[in-house]
Amino acid sequence: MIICTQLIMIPLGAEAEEKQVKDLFSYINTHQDEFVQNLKDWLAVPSDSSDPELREELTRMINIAADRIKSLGARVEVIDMGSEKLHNGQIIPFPPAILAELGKDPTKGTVCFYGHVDVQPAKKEDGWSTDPYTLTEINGNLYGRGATDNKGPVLAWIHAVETYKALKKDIPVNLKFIIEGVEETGSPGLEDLIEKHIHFFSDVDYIVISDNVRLSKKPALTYGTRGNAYFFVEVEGGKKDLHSGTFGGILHEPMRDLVYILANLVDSSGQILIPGMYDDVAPLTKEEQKLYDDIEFDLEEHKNSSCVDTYLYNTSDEVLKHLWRYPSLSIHGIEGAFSDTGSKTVIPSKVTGKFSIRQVPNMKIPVVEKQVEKYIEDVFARLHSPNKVTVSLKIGAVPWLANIDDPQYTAAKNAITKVFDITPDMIRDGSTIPLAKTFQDLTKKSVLMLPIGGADDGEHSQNEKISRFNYIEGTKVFACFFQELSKLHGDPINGMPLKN
Ligand SMILES: C[C@H](N)C(=O)N[C@@H](Cc1c[nH]cn1)C(=O)O
Ligand SMILES: [Zn+2]
Ligand SMILES: [Zn+2]
Repeated sequence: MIICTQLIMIPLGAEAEEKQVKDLFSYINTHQDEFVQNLKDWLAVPSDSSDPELREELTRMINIAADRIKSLGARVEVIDMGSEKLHNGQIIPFPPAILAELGKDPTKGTVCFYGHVDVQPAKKEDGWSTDPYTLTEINGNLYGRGATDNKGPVLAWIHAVETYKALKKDIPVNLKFIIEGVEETGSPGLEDLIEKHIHFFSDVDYIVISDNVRLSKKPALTYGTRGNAYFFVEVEGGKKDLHSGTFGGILHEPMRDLVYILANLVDSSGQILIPGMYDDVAPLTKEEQKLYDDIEFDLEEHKNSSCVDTYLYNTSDEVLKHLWRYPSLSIHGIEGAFSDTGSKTVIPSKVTGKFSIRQVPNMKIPVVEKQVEKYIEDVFARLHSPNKVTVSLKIGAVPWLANIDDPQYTAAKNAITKVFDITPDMIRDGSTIPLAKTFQDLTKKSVLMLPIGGADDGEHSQNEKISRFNYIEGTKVFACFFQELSKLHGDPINGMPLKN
């Protein structure tokens, strides 16, 4: 006699499903202070991937996340990512990356969550009202660096899984995690990791990212992001800084050359001045135009949350297009320039300007790189300067657009409707998830972005936050999403499993 020990997943009936949702929501509500405390513990780790001095903290953060995922009962691999050479020649270790899996039931769908636990730089003196590494709750908002980008959403996903475990309920999907620590610096090394571990994705049905914010108060699903080409332009004069009284007026100052170059990259109307930069931008189709016409977007609310009175464009249509479907050039900073308080009278010997160009479909990074190099060479030639200029591409992240017909988009819509009783907006995002297109191309799986943060969360800015409401309701969305996904893998009529 053959005894079959494999459990067949039988989808819940409507009543049982309703009861399960009630139980899940009730657990999440009653444990919300614990979830906030967990976020507080994570935000206390200054895991800033841009600061070489904080590499140990970043690695510590990865290990904390790995332990947390282990505590779910997952099999966790912490993978060494080697080391990186900095602009100044210093070599420092990359933080490890996490690959984890929980559940291997062939009758269930498998969803892989990707997130990051590194953060952007933050200092109280940058203008934060509270210490950036101490979660501080004010008027229902949880302030701290990484609250929304991306520690809060990563923890919300973990808490959604924990909720099923704590209630001893069957988790309706198999889960995989890929968590990294260098997303904010362009995810270097991660594409190689995915290629090397491509078998990890062989049984994955869906890839989910929750690393962006909504466009307005309304919940949303994101189906596109811009890429980013990040450049350093270094101008080097002599070997040491000089007194501007004893040397000013007799030499070609590197800072003056650099400022001239930077000032010629983009004009005051936002038009990028580099020839050819708009040549490959995908033409606007009627279908795409309709998406802009249909979207609910309050321009005044958007301006209020950014604390900027006047944008370059006056209509919602133009603003959205310039965020989502056109490239933009931003100047970020100058390394080596005097930037402290006070009035030091120095001529810096070497300065490095940093700027980036957000990429849109169908731009190609190697083409952009050549256009930038040629243009800076031409602009610099106008100066007849003996200084040395070097241009280097530091990050080359491509844009991403999803197939929104994949059933996981419907599952996510249903989950949002269950929690908020509203149909989500379908949006794109002007920011970049360097790995989004890589996941899609290498694994050939569907990628979805399911943001839980609000439009006014202030990613990368002072006083970054996530509201307690979004953090907790977002946890519910994830818990419901697992349930909705499971419906794509079970035949509700006779209970037999379906695996696509
Ligand atoms: C959207 C995501 N939370 C994020 O902030 N991504 C960064 C990634 C990046 C791009 N260039 C360098 N880092 C971003 O869009 O700035
Ligand atoms: Zn992020
Ligand atoms: Zn970020």
